[in-house]
Amino acid sequence: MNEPTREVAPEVQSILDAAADRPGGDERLSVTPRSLSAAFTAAERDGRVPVIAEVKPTSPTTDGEHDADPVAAAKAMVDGGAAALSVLTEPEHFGGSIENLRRVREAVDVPVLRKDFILREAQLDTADSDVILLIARFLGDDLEPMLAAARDRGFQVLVEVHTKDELDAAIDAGAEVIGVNNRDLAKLDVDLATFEQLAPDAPDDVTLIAESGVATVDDVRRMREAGADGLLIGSAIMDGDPQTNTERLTGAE
Ligand SMILES: O=P(O)(O)OC[C@@H](O)[C@@H](O)c1c[nH]c2ccccc12
Repeated sequence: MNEPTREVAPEVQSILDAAADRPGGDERLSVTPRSLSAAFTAAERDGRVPVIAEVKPTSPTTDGEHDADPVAAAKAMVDGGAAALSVLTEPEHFGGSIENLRRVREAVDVPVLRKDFILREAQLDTADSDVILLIARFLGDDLEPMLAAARDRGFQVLVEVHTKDELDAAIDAGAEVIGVNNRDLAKLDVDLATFEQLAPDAPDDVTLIAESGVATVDDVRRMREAGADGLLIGSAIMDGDPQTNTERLTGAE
């Protein structure tokens, strides 16, 4: 059995406590998503590494806050070659908002991932997005019904895992897009070897994404060699000029 309440860092527990209290939407959404796989294929076709660039104003492991306008940052990422975007909507620990997501999705035409800590079905109904994140560790046995609930609404789903057990649970639940988070939510440290260890166990037909801790062109190459179909990159793009950073990282091959 996959226990939903395993030990996590105090910062992460605080995120989960806040997430449990957050209301959902009143009405069941129905979204018509922009295709993530088509966006990855298009990037590959013109020689760009498929990157989901993340608009992340701050985080528990970041010093200070980026006060750049999220829409300006998002457009710069797309101009820099990002195949898709990720927008944090968690308000209390990541400086995100639903408003940021709405504005960004309106301003760009690439697929946009809603990055939040979704624990209940109604929380899927807070905002339209093309892709939604579900974190295996926090959902436990609810992963499969939540995946079905998200798909019923039209969302593409990125299922995040960090261990072999979570990867197996994601595969059993029928996940088609799986992100391996290199950050351990129990200790908050990052190790790119996490992706390298888990990738060989993912079936070929799964779209596999390496998440967190990718900072340099060498890191991009390392994750691609280990089998990453795409990369999710936040801090290394937000720190400094988002367009130049995205150009450098998407042009790593
Ligand atoms: O800034 P980084 O190290 O490039 O990481 C991006 C992304 O992977 C990270 O923000 C993240 C991965 N999983 C999450 C779950 C919730 C919030 C944030 C995340």
